[in-house]
Amino acid sequence: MTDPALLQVDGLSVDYLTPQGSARACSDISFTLRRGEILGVAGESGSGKSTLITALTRLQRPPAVTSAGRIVYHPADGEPVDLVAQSERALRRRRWRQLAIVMQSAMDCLNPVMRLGAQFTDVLRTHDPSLDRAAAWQRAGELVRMVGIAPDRLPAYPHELSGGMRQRSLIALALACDPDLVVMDEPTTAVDVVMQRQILAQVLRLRERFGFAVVFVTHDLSLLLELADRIAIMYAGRIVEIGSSADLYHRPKHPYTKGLRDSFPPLHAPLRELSGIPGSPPDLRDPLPGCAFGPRCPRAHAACEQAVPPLRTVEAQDVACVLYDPQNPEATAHA
Ligand SMILES: Nc1ncnc2c1ncn2[C@@H]1O[C@H](COP(=O)(O)OP(=O)(O)OP(=O)(O)O)[C@@H](O)[C@H]1O
Repeated sequence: MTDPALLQVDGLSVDYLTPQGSARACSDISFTLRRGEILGVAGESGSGKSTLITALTRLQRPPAVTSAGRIVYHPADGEPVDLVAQSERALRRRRWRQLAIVMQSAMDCLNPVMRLGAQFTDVLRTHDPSLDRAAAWQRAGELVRMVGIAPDRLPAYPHELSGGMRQRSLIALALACDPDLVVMDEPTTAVDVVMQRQILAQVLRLRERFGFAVVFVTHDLSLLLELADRIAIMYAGRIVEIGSSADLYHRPKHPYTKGLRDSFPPLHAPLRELSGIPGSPPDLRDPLPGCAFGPRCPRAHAACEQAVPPLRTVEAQDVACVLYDPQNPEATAHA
């Protein structure tokens, strides 16, 4: 049976309004995240991944504005709510408790002048005022132990911990109030590759235990392929393909997904030549009338310049490419 929907994102657009013009960094994004699902978001730098992640938790700040769409959150114990329509006060009550965030740099998120344990007890007691100090400290110990940190490190200040420990503390902090959703923006860029895998393996184990869903951004497609249930590929602010990790790796449909996959070393097969994607992404302030990938696409033809292709379901994934438009004479079933 398919798990129930946790988040339904429908037609979400986010613009950066700057004196130099407006740039649509997320454009008409729609997808459903299921309870307990791990969704990875991949794409080149500037494709809108971080903008999407911050918009999902409604943490974006000016000059970013959500200009269209809905983010319908289905709490386990209540009516669905559209997060876009919620007040900042209502959102604040949901953060940590229902929606938690792990950002790129743990140092930016942890308070440098507060002991680690106090940061946990603060979050725990804000959301459960009945918890006394000793019980909150005890719970903080359990949380850090879950991510492989000895509770006797709780009195330490963030600068007294290693980068990996800080990052793992942040993950434990995100899980402190047993949230439904954890969004992670490059949660492991600050640590080495071995530590990256350890941290993410830990997240997976904790997901098995607590059942939270994860939306997770990284540049590292191979990491996503290993960890995510499904992957959304973004290009110039749009999702161009979304499907299971296995389908995206073995049967990518969009020429951009193929290019991205071939830019990374294979997971388990012998090394092959990496091809990369020639050219660079477009300027989001001046979008093309047709497919944004057209100018770099090896399969581009006249139909690509006419309109932005919508996401269509093709076999097991959704893909936005005219090669899968049955009305297009150039379309091939298996492009
Ligand atoms: N503060 C800002 N002001 C104006 N435009 C911005 C701002 N932040 C981002 N943008 C625009 O939004 C686009 C998407 O940025 P975003 O950071 O979401 O991409 P990303 O895919 O997360 O990139 P990266 O992988 O480099 O973090 C950028 O190309 C840029 O044009």
